[in-house]
Amino acid sequence: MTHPFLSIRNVSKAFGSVRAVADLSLDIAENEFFALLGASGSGKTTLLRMLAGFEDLTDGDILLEGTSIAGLTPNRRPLNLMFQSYALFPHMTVTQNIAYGLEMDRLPKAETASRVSEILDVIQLGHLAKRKPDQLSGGQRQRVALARALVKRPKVLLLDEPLGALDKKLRSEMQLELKRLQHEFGITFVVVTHDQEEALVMADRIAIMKDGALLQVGTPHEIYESPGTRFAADFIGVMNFLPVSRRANGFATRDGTPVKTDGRAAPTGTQVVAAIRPERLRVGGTGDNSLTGEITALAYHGLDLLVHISTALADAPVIARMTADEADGNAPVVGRQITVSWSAKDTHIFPE
Ligand SMILES: Nc1ncnc2c1ncn2[C@@H]1O[C@H](COP(=O)(O)OP(=O)(O)OP(=O)(O)O)[C@@H](O)[C@H]1O
Repeated sequence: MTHPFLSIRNVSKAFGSVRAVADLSLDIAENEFFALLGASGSGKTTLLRMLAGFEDLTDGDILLEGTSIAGLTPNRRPLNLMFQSYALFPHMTVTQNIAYGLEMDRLPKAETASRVSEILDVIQLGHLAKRKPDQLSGGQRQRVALARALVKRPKVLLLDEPLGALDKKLRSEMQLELKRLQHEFGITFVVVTHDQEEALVMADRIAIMKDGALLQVGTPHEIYESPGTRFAADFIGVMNFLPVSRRANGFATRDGTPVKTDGRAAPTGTQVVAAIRPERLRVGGTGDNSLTGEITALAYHGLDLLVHISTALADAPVIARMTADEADGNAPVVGRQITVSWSAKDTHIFPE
């Protein structure tokens, strides 16, 4: 019988009366880049710490390749946790920092030296091997911390907000770097992040956590294109919500215009919302659904332009995303009227 690689089974964690993780089950495959995504307090770090062995389980079990690891101390687990703060030793050089864990494991000196030099190559920091952490940039320190975790060749690397301390540009570079390293080493990564964009870029699969439970698990594409709940739809990317009411044969906006939807089973209730991504709105009224409103703001993002449209159909502005070409062709101006349309298949219905 084949076992899931890493299996989290009905795991709960209570801190007094707070249920940080509540009866959570999840299987993670070997070599998977898995992201735990959720708002602050949703239980991500607690779950990661239970995987690493820094937190006991109140209930449930964790199995690696079919064997329970729940009773093992952190250093006996073939999982390695990389802390948010990196926790490099300030008085040690890059080489010494990376070698430290192997020396603690009493690996032969020659093996330690060859493993350290190999990993310095991979993270491209060989030229800085003799520097101390305070002589490195934030991104370089981050690489050293990664190297220190990877050099021990854990079966699973657990990363808690690994890029949290980096600025935006470095962050997006390191997202790709992390993916490269994961691929190169063939190690399973479980990454905690509250940054949905980061999870979409890096992960093979994402689990959205809320109140200690899993709301949805899927590939970035599945989660973005087919969010299972209004919360997930709102949490990942930008989403427009139009209040709609149920009619005998479909749905209608506040002004009574019929709304054509993707046809998936709609929630019960007379008042629901239609959700549409900004990039699915096109200028002009030729789609299955359309709306007209006044442009209230333009937010330029380089690659695209977000056009805020005030309409009687929703309390919040509807946001349409234009590519540079569309923006050039349409020259949107604040204060002008605009009509946008979208297709039925891009219209998801959620409970209000
Ligand atoms: N040691 C602790 N004692 C008591 N309550 C705790 C402890 N650790 C976490 N909690 C509580 O458990 C819940 C989940 O916390 P956790 O740190 O796992 O969330 P998180 O999703 O990682 O949040 P963040 O993104 O802010 O780190 C929160 O309500 C938190 O206050």
